[in-house]
Amino acid sequence: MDAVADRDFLVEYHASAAVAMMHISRLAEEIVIWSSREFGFVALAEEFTTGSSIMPQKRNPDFAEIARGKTGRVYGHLMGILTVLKGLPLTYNRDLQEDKEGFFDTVDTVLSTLGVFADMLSGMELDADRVESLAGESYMLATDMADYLVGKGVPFREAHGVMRRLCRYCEESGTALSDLPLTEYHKFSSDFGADVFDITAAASVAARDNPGGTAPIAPSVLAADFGRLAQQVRDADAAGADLIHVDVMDGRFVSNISFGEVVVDCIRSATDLPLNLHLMVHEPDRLLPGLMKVSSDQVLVHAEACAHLHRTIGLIKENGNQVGVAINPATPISAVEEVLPDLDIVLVMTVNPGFGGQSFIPAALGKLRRLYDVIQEHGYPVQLEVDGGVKADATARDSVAAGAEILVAGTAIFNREQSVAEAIAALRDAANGVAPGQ
Ligand SMILES: O=C(CO)[C@H](O)[C@H](O)COP(=O)(O)O
Repeated sequence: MDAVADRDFLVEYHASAAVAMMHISRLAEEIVIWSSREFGFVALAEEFTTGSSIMPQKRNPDFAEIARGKTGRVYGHLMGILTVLKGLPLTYNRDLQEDKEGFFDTVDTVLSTLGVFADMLSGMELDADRVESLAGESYMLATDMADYLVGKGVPFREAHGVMRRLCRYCEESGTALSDLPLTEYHKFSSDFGADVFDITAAASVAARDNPGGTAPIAPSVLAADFGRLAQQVRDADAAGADLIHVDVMDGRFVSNISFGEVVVDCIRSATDLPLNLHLMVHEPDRLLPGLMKVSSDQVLVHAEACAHLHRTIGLIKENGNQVGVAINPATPISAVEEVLPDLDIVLVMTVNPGFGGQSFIPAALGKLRRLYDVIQEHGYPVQLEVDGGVKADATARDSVAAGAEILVAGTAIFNREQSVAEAIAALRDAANGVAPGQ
């Protein structure tokens, strides 16, 4: 008796539909604001706007407004079914005929709204220049500047106070934070350095890299301007890089010679970020003592370059460093399987090592995926890294989808077309929302 009178499934459907419409309505509200003349952040395709009956110049975001309005109707049906049920005895009564109309209307409303919304969003154009120009204005970057001071050892409470006084000073003198010279910053804290001007809207976005967000980005200095190496490393650090990838090449394991211990020391002193030291050298054991100066650095050797891989891994671990093994595109995953329990990282080369600026080898993705499955199956705490030809496009997305957790990129980050901060932000954006192993 109770079973035929139960309508919990309908209440749950109505509740889920109401939650979905609540989110649609909030997004609709943003679109109404963003598309207004005053904001001008987005432009809707003509077929999703209508003219005003009295003001010919106006394009109203009617579809967004109607979607917002239809939310009330879906909420109404949820209240309707709850009210029909509330006084009923524990068996079927004729009142339950009233369960249909609201349900069918909710299904039609939600499905049609979602369909229209999807089309409207795909045709919506973002005015990136306007959004970017406004993003750096006002005091948007004050919190980033407080975080910057924290990075220099200032307690947050104090950093917050410094920024509050600085912003008030700017307000009273009618100056933007970005227009203040360093001497003015020093009046508020001697911890400000010239690198405070590296704090930009793009760097702020790139710095918000949370667990569950995009994969760690490791800019490869192989593509940096070596004449300004330390500055380029600092740029990458300020732009929110997670690691600095350093390719040491010996002219033997690979035909190219990049740099050795002296240059690694210079990179080391330009940043506090961990170095992701990729040793493309034959029998690396002899070089390890000179390179492993800081135990927070990660040291990666090539499986193909070590006669006694297990021993080399042991040497790195003894020093307290995280250890990784790299494999070339033609090397099978069996080359690392026996040592997986000892590793922190496996680097899957997506180009043949030796030179930057080569094209990504798509076939490496299958190997990446197989390694990911083995690692998951055994529950090893090993991170997968990809290196070579990774760009802010399908190469980054597909790598993350196949299981990569660290993205190395050289020419995609150090190039003439973009600033380092813009390039890192674009790379994060490309891989955003893709979960490893999807
Ligand atoms: O290690 C490499 C070459 O041996 C990599 O390819 C390099 O670190 C990344 O460069 P790019 O992103 O330009 O391919």
